[in-house]
Amino acid sequence: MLEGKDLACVRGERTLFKHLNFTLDEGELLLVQGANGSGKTSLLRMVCGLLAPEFGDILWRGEKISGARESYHAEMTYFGHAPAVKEDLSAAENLSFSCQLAGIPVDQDAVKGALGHLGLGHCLNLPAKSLSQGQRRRVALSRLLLAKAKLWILDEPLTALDQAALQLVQSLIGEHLQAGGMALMTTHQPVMIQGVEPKILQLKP
Ligand SMILES: Nc1ncnc2c1ncn2[C@@H]1O[C@H](COP(=O)(O)OP(=O)(O)OP(=O)(O)O)[C@@H](O)[C@H]1O
Repeated sequence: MLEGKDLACVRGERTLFKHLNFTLDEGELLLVQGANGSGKTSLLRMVCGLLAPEFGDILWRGEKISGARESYHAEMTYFGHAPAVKEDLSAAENLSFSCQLAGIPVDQDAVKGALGHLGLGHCLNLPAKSLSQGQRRRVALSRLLLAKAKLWILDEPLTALDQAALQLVQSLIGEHLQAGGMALMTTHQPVMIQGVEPKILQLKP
């Protein structure tokens, strides 16, 4: 359903990768692995349509993503390496705002429910600047609960999370896959999701 065909990526003077192929189907998790600087974030940005491949194509449901942007973007959500959380907005305002930006209709009960699920029920109205790094990442991750997207593209979603949040996020991914979703993800940490055998895409330095 999502397919990368013979992809090449050049940043500055360097070719980060070439002849890269992958497929991702419903219920599957694809882990993109590689050393720092090997091009994992660049690949994810490419899959989101934020960076054009030097060569090759990315296909969604058999169509090039460059030619089907609207329908593709309606079905995917991207959690970036440094999730944008606005310092002066509260946790609840941040989630409402990021949903609005992504065109996801939400009401305040859904926002409270999602933040509560991520263990932030006690700090809904605190400004993000007063939250810890891990709590800020939880705020950003809570959008996954409301996005209703088929394809999750997650750049290091496990960074800065404590043990409880690590398990929670992995179980969210597991539930998403069980419901027929798909996930493409980078992480430098071991991933353990019950009943899921991830596919691995290894980028060479
Ligand atoms: N806009 C840019 N212009 C030039 N080079 C860039 C640009 N963005 C990234 N790079 C370079 O591309 C290389 C790959 O970066 P990328 O962020 O994709 O790596 P990564 O595998 O995700 O690394 P990490 O594990 O450290 O997050 C790096 O050497 C980086 O400096």
